[in-house]
Amino acid sequence: MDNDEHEHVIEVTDLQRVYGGGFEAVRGITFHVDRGEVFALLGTNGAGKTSTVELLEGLAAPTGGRVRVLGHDPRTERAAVRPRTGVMLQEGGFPSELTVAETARMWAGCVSGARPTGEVLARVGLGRRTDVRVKQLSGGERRRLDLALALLGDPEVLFLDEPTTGLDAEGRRETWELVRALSEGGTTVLLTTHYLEEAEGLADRLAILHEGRIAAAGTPAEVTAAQPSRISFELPDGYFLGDLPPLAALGVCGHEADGRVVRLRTHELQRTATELLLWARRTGLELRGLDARSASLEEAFLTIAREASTAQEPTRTQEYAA
Ligand SMILES: Nc1ncnc2c1ncn2[C@@H]1O[C@H](COP(=O)(O)OP(=O)(O)OP(=O)(O)O)[C@@H](O)[C@H]1O
Repeated sequence: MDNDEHEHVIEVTDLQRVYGGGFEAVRGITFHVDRGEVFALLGTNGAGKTSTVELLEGLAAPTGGRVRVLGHDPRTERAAVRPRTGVMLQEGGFPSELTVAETARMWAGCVSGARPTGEVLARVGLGRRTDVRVKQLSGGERRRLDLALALLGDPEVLFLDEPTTGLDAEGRRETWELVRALSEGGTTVLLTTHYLEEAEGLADRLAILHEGRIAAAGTPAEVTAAQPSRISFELPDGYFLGDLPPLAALGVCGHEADGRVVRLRTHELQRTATELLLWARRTGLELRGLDARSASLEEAFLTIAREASTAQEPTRTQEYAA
């Protein structure tokens, strides 16, 4: 679909950020996020995620390039952008003596058209913790409070910087459901995360940053598509790797054996798995521990981070659009 048919709620063009000492944290990145999309910024530590998000939030001026949020410059036209955006920073930094309800009311006082605080606190699972002082909250509950405050103004655009750090598995799942519901309701979400399964399960599109540049971008499926799938199984006693049909004929592009466990890599998962199972049936074998799976975003991420680290020449900045 032509990009011009979408409304680009966030537009980033050749964005650069150089810190005082001359360090280039963001080195010319370009991407856009459409209305109702969940877009994830991934990256190794120090890749430039927070440096980028701060520019999108208008908290700092870019050294070069351009940012538009809802068609405005988030720094110089702050009054037009800020009431329509919700921001969840990595560290909320709220007065720890106030209760959850007092904190929410205080924050609501700064937001025009704020939602009822009780409703928003319930939405993030803090409905029963309203009288607890912030200093008594667990790390995960503080993240939920941060999220509640970001949602108070019923924002059109939500910036979430590592929203589920510190949350247990249940809390993470609940946050994902909430983000999905917001996105289905038309909220545009840009999130940074270290959890690859979070990006895989939540993001419509994502970009992997490495050393201030976009190393890969697209839908999770597009980013993982270049990586081989894996099949592993245990060879029965008395059988060896050489007893399998020629691996190249099975479409295998790489393999390793660890004792009796064999791991195959293939770009043709269905063909390789079918040929392997037909061979097992012909030979009358049961392949114990058989496991066949497509590449995960984690594998793609690790490969990209490794390749980008060893690349001699920086990749050219491009528009990455699904
Ligand atoms: N105020 C600053 N002055 C100088 N360098 C900075 C400053 N803030 C961040 N940096 C550097 O810029 C780079 C990018 O940092 P940033 O926090 O944007 O990365 P990140 O991708 O969010 O990392 P993390 O995943 O660890 O949070 C890092 O090398 C960091 O040390």
